[in-house]
Amino acid sequence: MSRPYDQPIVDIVNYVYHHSLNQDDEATWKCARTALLDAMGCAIETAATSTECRKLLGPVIEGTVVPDGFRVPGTELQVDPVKGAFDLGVLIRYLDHNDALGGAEWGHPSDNLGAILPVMDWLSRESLSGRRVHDGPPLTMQTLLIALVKAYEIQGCYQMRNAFNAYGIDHVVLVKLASTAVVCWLLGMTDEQAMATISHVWMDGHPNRVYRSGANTIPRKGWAAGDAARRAVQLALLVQDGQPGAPGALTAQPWGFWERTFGEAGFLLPRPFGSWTVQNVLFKSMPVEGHAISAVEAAILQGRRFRQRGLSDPLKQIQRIDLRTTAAAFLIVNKHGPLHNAADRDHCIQYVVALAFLKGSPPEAADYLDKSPWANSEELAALRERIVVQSDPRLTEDYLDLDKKSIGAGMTVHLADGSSLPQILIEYPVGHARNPKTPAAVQEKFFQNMGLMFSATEISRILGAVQNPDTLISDFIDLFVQPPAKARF
Ligand SMILES: C[C@H](C(=O)O)[C@@](O)(CC(=O)O)C(=O)O
Repeated sequence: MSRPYDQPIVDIVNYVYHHSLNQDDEATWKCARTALLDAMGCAIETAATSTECRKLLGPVIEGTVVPDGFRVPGTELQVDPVKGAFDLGVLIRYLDHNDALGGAEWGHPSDNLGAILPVMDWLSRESLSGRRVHDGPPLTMQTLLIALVKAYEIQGCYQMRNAFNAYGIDHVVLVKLASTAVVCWLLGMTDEQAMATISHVWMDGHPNRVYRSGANTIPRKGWAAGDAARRAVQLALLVQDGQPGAPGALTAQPWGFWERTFGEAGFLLPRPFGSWTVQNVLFKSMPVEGHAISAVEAAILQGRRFRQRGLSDPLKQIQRIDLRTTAAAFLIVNKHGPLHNAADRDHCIQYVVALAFLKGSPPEAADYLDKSPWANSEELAALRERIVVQSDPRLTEDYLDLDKKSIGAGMTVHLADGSSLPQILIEYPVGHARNPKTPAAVQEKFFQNMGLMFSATEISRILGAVQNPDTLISDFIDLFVQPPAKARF
């Protein structure tokens, strides 16, 4: 190596290439298998229910045949690994139902599977057909779980203290970073090549998060992670084919990434890379923006209390709803004015709270669609206007505290007769690692999602494959292949 790469680049490569995860740490592997199954369930849910998303899938030129290509779960499609990363990333992420993690930055660690699985599946098929001699790690379930834990960890550690959003950069930059690192390893690239590829990540243009916020929230927020996964695979393949990297991509003056963003101090990491993130993700029990889930739980409970009091007309009987929440929720999903599309609705805390209060149960993906009765309900629109959202310093502190990592919201309903339904505070919603109801809820979600396309026997085959460390990834992916499903909506 002629010039040394910037230290954060070296650290990531050392972790991915030379840090051994403890094979006996069953807690980590159990979480990794759960995360994998949850993400695959989300992909199947999207494939089975979202006609809007299915339009984004498949080869650029219809009918293209890719020998040994990645077989896109929940479909009959077979595509190259770059488009495959986009397609799987989109399927996992589109309905905002996949796992999430908050910090100074936030995001969805399972987005990385969008890159990991297509690359492993394609490599596995190419090796089997003899088209390629693979000299990376074995293309098995065990390797997949290692790649998953490491990608989660890179993304998670970076998220904790580095607010990319403060520079307008979308959090999928971390999907690009983490996916790139593990994909290089999976491809059997050298350390030096992996560093070169990561330097390309920092030199890359990064999407501006405007598509997730305010009146500009559009479906791109559902494909941005797929785009990042795609780019990770593409950059790795470019470097594998001989492209060099730029060792000072972060620190160079005046054009390095830090000079334009975080400054000389660079990135802050809360702890050395290990296997913390995979054990601390928030599994989404409902397709709701992560920071709004506690508020939805509180709304369901308050709605129940409201009805138990014999009240039935929210517009006549509710004067105001006060909602305290984290600064992140306030920044991301506090929204007034017209809502233009499904993405816009699932990123509006007032919409999901009013919906849950009126409906008495959690939002479902169909409740966000333009044609949903809720999207057109005057009652919901009027109740939404009565919800006053405030950023709460203590909830924000606890959200950023790595020993607490709560994701809280408190809701008080002020009634027209001057009385109130006292605050309900939810700090650890179902899906949070600390909530005892989480394992059962994640399991139920998986069976529900998979049941949209697969029989009980097929589902138990998938569960068996995940338990076996030697399962070949192409055999695993074959278990998810389906002809086009009849779209539900
Ligand atoms: C991480 C978030 C989520 O839980 O859904 C987020 O809403 C964050 C954001 O918009 O920045 C997301 O859509 O990725």
